[in-house]
Amino acid sequence: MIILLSGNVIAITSGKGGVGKSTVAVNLALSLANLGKKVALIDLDIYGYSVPKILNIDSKPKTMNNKIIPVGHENITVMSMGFLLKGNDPVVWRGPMLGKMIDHFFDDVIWGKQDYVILDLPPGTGDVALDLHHKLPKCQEIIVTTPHPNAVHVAERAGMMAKQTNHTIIGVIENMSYFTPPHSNEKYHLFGKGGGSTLASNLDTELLASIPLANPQADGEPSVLITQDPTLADEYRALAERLIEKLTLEEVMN
Ligand SMILES: Nc1ncnc2c1ncn2[C@@H]1O[C@H](COP(=O)(O)OP(=O)(O)OP(=O)(O)O)[C@@H](O)[C@H]1O
Repeated sequence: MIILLSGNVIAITSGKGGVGKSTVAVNLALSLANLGKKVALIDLDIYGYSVPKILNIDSKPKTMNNKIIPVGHENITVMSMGFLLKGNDPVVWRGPMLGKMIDHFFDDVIWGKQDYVILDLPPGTGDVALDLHHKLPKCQEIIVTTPHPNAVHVAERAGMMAKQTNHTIIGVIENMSYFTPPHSNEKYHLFGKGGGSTLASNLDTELLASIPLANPQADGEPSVLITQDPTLADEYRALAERLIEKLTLEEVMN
């Protein structure tokens, strides 16, 4: 099988659901692109896809010579199961069909030359993660957790699996680390403190970023995108810069 993906492939994984893995994947992709990198974002959370909703994308991919042209959004290129379904239809497939869908995303989509390919994985250590380990042995991983010990405990298993399958762990991102009310510098650690650094140390890697809880907008929804919140934009820019620096250094060393 020929894999048409080029560039640094980075899987964003967690363990526990709902820790903000998709939100982190989207913001990281946008931030890398804002630094002038060519970035593709692939939503591999086939059952629980959420990238089209987070980015508010209504358009569908076009096809050319039986290949799919992914959707261009802002300055990134995006593909999601959500683009191939009508409305909010559920995906009711078993494991082997899931594997075929992943092949389809890698083989039948015209990705072009990319600097970074960000993969949003489903939570846990299930079929997709296992398939990925076989299909993309050079894929590197970033593990997302909240500071809460339960999330850390489950995320550690995702990290152990990455290690067992010889995937490199680039680092840990602690999401929802603290809350700072508007017009204040106070940090409130609502879900506990230190989970991200504990996980990083247990997995022999580094804590790449601690992302705060986003403040709610007027409608009560949190403004979780870097385009909505300048504080988040700063945090994610620093994360993207650290990542570029780290991966460039590793390329030079190898
Ligand atoms: N830093 C943050 N501040 C506030 N809300 C956040 C933050 N990060 C994520 N969220 C919110 O938390 C919820 C879960 O986020 P998200 O869907 O990214 O998690 P996930 O780990 O990908 O979940 P799933 O396991 O369902 O794939 C969403 O409503 C999202 O808007």
